[in-house]
Amino acid sequence: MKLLVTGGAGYIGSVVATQLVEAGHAVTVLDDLSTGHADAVPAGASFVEGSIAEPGDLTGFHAVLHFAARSLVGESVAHPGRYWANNLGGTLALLDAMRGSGVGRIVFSSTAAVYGEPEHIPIRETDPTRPDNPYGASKVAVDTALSTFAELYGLAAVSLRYFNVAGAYGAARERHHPETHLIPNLFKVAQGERDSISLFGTDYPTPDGTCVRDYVHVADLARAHLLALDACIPGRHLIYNLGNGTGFSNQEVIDVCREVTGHPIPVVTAPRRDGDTAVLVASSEKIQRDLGWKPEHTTLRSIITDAWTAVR
Ligand SMILES: NC(=O)c1ccc[n+]([C@@H]2O[C@H](COP(=O)([O-])OP(=O)(O)OC[C@H]3O[C@@H](n4cnc5c(N)ncnc54)[C@H](O)[C@@H]3O)[C@@H](O)[C@H]2O)c1
Ligand SMILES: O=c1ccn([C@@H]2O[C@H](COP(=O)(O)OP(=O)(O)O[C@H]3O[C@H](CO)[C@H](O)[C@H](O)[C@H]3O)[C@@H](O)[C@H]2O)c(=O)[nH]1
Repeated sequence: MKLLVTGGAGYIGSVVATQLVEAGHAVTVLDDLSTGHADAVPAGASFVEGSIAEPGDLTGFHAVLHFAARSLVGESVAHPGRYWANNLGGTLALLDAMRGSGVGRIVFSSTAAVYGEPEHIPIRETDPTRPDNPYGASKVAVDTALSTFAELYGLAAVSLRYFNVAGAYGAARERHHPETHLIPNLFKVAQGERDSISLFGTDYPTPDGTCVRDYVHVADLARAHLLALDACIPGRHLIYNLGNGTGFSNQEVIDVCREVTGHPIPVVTAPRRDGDTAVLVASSEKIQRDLGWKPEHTTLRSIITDAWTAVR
């Protein structure tokens, strides 16, 4: 297929673009390089530097895989307008261009942040969406728009709600500036770029007092996009959670990073970070049942080892 990958110069988009090229698809990456890197676009894909807000004529593409977004929770609270303009406004421009060019299929990067504080664990797709920050709200708004476009215009849409994405695929790795995620920040200490890591909150109602997250390996996550592409049904908007189904505490992540890197990684206990939820763990039963997806890298050690190998 001829595929457009928005945000394909970013962490997750570049891994999916790589797998799509490997599967024999003709891939074009559209990215404005606001947080991405031109050298992350895989060899074998074409690159167009530009914004989803002005996607141009998309005639000839069979489908769009849409990763382009701003995705920092803290920034979204400080500058909500950026999130509405880029994540919602940009996506609406992209959907209009798709419609005008006869492109009827989209796979969209949604997030666990759409759920807000969960009522129960594991979180299912049928649970209420009550985002507690503008980033999550912008993703809920896009999910709503996709449902409407499916119903009114026959769009075939799949939203994948990622939990905590980690790991690397070959050399394709996480490179955010600033970096807010836990694992890459732990590596910065191990590489001597920082003296210590701040551990945000040790008084959560969890077994060791630190937050619990569901880490999914980026290679497994990427594979789900290829399955989703084939599962698209005109007139339907399908929604799937993507996680391992197992929670690991921040303290466990720190311990495994110490083992894998061989560095003591000093920790400084810090207050809770605004907007953090104690426990986020996905039920991925639906995508396992409907699309036959199954994560292969389920241990924290394998996820962290792959990420560490790629940054060294
Ligand atoms: N990393 C995670 O754990 C995680 C979790 C849940 C959801 N997501 C979602 O997955 C997607 C990819 O996340 P990531 O971690 O790879 O982020 P990233 O910042 O590495 O990648 C996003 C890419 O989109 C590009 N971009 C942003 N706005 C654009 C625009 N208007 N036009 C064109 N390109 C634009 C950026 O330059 C960047 O290359 C995002 O939609 C994010 O919300 C990520
Ligand atoms: O230096 C750090 C960085 C993070 N943490 C903690 O580590 C845990 C994980 O934090 P990350 O920033 O790595 O990931 P989040 O769970 O906050 O974010 C993920 O889940 C969000 C939904 O809540 C969004 O979907 C987001 O894109 C996705 O990366 C949190 O308890 C956080 O407080 C620290 O203690 N110190």
